[in-house]
Amino acid sequence: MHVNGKVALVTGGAQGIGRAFVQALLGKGAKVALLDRNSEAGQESKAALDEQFEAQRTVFIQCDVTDEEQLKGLMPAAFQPVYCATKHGVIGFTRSIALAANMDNYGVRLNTICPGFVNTPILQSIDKEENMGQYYSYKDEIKNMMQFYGVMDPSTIAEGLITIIEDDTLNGEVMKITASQGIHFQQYGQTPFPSSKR
Ligand SMILES: NC(=O)C1=CN([C@@H]2O[C@H](COP(=O)(O)OP(=O)(O)OC[C@H]3O[C@@H](n4cnc5c(N)ncnc54)[C@H](O)[C@@H]3O)[C@@H](O)[C@H]2O)C=CC1
Ligand SMILES: CCCCCC(=O)/C=C/C=C\C/C=C\C/C=C\CCCC(=O)O
Repeated sequence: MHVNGKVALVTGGAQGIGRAFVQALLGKGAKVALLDRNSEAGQESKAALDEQFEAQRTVFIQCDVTDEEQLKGLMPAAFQPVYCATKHGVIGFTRSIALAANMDNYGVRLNTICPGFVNTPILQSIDKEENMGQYYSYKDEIKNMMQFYGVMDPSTIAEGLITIIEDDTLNGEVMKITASQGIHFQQYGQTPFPSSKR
């Protein structure tokens, strides 16, 4: 399905990978609603995007997407989304993939993207104990891994997202994106539903 003229909703769209998704979707002609709890980053992103794309093609909505109450009635009618680019954390990986089989009957596809390290603001959190918690002691190992495996540009992950959106046959897929192998699909032998494409 082509993105041009459609409306997409991107959670965590103010910065990092989400921000790259927004940029790619706008580049393909979509309108985009950015949802993010960080008001300052969201407003900055919207302002920067408005210099590149028509201002009416984006809307920034400040909210915590894990809070159902905050989501109710948020979306202006002109921005009821067709695509939703998000992370699977809220409902969980296994359930997300299992749900894809059922949702296909309603014209909804559900795929997941698993990237290696990506150059976004989150990487700055490695040096902050308050962000890393129990994993703080592994910070040097994580840095070594980043050096070993490489760190990708967010636009590479956005390319994967566009592939998933534009190829209607992809459903229930696990797209891995690594610096060494680029965009590729993880094969699982025992998924409980038939995959339409590998
Ligand atoms: N950067 C990396 O190397 C990788 C990141 N990931 C995952 O991808 C996702 C995005 O990562 P990055 O762009 O790097 O992170 P980031 O921290 O740079 O950006 C995340 C954005 O999501 C927003 N956000 C977080 N929780 C929210 C909530 N409950 N409601 C609304 N907005 C919320 C933040 O305000 C921020 O603008 C994260 O789940 C991360 O764990 C996965 C693989 C690698
Ligand atoms: C802990 C700070 C970094 C936080 C990044 C994040 O939020 C989530 C990252 C999740 C996955 C990336 C981590 C590890 C990737 C490890 C290896 C990639 C393998 C690449 C390859 O070429 O095989």
